[in-house]
Amino acid sequence: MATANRAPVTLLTGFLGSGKTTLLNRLVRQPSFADCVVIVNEFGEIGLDNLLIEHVEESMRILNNGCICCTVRGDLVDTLVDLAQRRAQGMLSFSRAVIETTGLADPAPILHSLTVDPSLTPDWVLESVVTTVDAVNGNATLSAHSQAARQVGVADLLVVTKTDLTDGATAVRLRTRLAAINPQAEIASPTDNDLARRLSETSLAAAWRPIHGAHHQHTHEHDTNGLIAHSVVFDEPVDEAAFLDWVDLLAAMKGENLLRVKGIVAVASDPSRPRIIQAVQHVVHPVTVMARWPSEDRRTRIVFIVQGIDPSVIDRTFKRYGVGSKSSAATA
Ligand SMILES: Nc1nc2c(ncn2[C@@H]2O[C@H](COP(=O)(O)OP(=O)(O)OP(=O)(O)O)[C@@H](O)[C@H]2O)c(=O)[nH]1
Repeated sequence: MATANRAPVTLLTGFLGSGKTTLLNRLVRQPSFADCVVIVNEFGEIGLDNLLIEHVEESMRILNNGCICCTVRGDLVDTLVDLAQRRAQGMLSFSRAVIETTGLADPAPILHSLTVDPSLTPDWVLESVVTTVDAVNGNATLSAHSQAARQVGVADLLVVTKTDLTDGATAVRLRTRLAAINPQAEIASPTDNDLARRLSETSLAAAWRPIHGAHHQHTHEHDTNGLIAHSVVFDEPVDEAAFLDWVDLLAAMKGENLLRVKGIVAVASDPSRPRIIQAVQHVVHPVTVMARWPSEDRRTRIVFIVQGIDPSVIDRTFKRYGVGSKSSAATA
């Protein structure tokens, strides 16, 4: 088996909205990750992450046909095989890969494929597993979602995000909990200057080995218990103020049920510059304005990942709050 030219793979995981894409955008700006290929998996009918990752399109692969650890695992293997072939034929040049999982993925089966699948091991080598943990929601999320704890458990590096939005004591409590779940992992901050270097030097796969065996009987026991991805499209631009009031209200009233909201929004007052809206449980993050639409599709597209509520409840509120009329909705 030729090992010299194997491309290192970083697996980037972390619960819904914990800051994976933000960290990825930071990483790909670092010299050691500049020529990486990025593979993104999303949960929901509408893929938005590819629009939010600042990376050259030809070095990006999107898997949005389900969750990477279950239905998409074959697609992931096929994608990696295809990338390796293109690289060998000189059609594509990259020195490493980053795989961003969905916030709900169990990373263990992906790690299993990466380390034992004979169609991958000649060309790829697992380098590190990085898990983002949101300092605001992390403690509650770890208690409520077993998947979040598994993501922490397999990490080589834990990156605690959003410490700027919480008090020091909460962050310290979270770090103590993380160290108890996974004492081998390093704990870092997304703003650490040497993060990219540490990532490419972190020693690998040691942390996840203990659960590797257990994972042969991957049961697909996803946290999909009542967890629904609901995607909504509006053809017409919306009123920005009404829209933002509505997101605030929804997060305030239904934050516990609203695990994630992510959307690209056309606003009537400035239709050529889409807004990116993001909410994670009760936290509504500041809106960002994109300089232009990232593709031909200029419709508002929003993905809600909810638990414990009927997504039609959300649909009913659009009209009531004067946001506009949706043109379609799909639930997965
Ligand atoms: N204040 C603050 N906001 C952050 C930080 N990291 C991420 N965010 C914000 O949190 C929101 C979600 O971040 P993403 O990077 O999209 O999270 P994600 O894990 O990729 O989300 P999913 O792919 O939907 O699971 C965005 O609005 C980010 O700008 C941080 O360290 N501080």
